Amino acid sequence: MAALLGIVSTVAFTGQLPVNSRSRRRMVVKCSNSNDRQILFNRIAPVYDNLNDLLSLGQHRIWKNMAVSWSGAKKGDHVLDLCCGSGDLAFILSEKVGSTGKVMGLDFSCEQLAVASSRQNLRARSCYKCIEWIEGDATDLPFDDCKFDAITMGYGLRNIVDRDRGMREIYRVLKPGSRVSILDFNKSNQSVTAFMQDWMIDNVVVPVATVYGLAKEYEYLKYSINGYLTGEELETLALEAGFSSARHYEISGGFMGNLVAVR
Ligand SMILES: C/C(=C\Cc1cc(O)c2ccccc2c1O)CCC[C@H](C)CCC[C@H](C)CCCC(C)C
Ligand SMILES: C[S@@+](CC[C@H](N)C(=O)[O-])C[C@H]1O[C@@H](n2cnc3c(N)ncnc32)[C@H](O)[C@@H]1O
Repeated sequence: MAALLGIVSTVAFTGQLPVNSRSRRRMVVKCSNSNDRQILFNRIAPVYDNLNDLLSLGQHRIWKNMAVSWSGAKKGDHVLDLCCGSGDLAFILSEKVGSTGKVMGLDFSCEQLAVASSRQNLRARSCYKCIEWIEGDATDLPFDDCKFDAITMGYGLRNIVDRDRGMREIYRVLKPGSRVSILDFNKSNQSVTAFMQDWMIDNVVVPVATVYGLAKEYEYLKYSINGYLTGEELETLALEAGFSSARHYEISGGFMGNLVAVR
């Protein structure tokens, strides 16, 4: 269905059938440093939410709700959404903790935070007022030790250059016994799943992004997934950062995965 959608939308927009992006000579944006990634996420901020809805057929909202549930966030908690982007998980967290709780959304993309703040202003429920947006770096958090009752990170860890440091910062600011829930693409050990994920990105995601002039930004997606950690490696990363337990759950047929670690 997603592939058909991409083909139809590509033909509709470009008049051409999608081709494997490997067949066209194109410089792949590797975004090897944080500044490149800041620029990338600032650039895609205006269309990020709409493309996520279109390209995942709205499924990403289900995955994000699962990630927040796995965090254990509850009424009255003080929680953090790291790499919050346009705020999807922060809004879900605020519904969990309610107006007596507190949500902080941190990101280093000012454009993503601007979208998050605009979305917050359009929402009337009192729980959304408890969200504070902070421009900062996930590898150098401006928070005291043992501050948060739960932390979420949706599609962020894969984009952090120094992941070890990022995981250690999460450990530092979490209260003992509390959880972090980290949602991202799954770097599958199953060759069929990995092939299908690559195929979808090459033949649906990038062609649709091309319509918006963002081909290189979305080609980075495939590069970043290929350079990500497997579920087992993510569990090891968490344990080496000091977490007492860590489990990685594959979801959506192995396309996505969620790491849950307890301090
Ligand atoms: C919410 C999602 C991705 C967020 C995201 C993360 C990144 O690191 C990016 C980097 C560069 C550009 C964009 C992003 C980005 O949007 C996941 C859903 C949106 C995806 C773009 C769609 C991926 C499609 C899957 C490969 C197949 C989905 C199958 C589904 C069962 C329909
Ligand atoms: C794919 S978006 C995810 C946004 C949101 N969590 C979601 O699930 O839709 C990744 C976000 O991570 C942010 N990011 C990447 N590296 C970061 C870092 N070192 N510190 C803070 N934010 C970072 C980017 O600016 C971007 O907004």
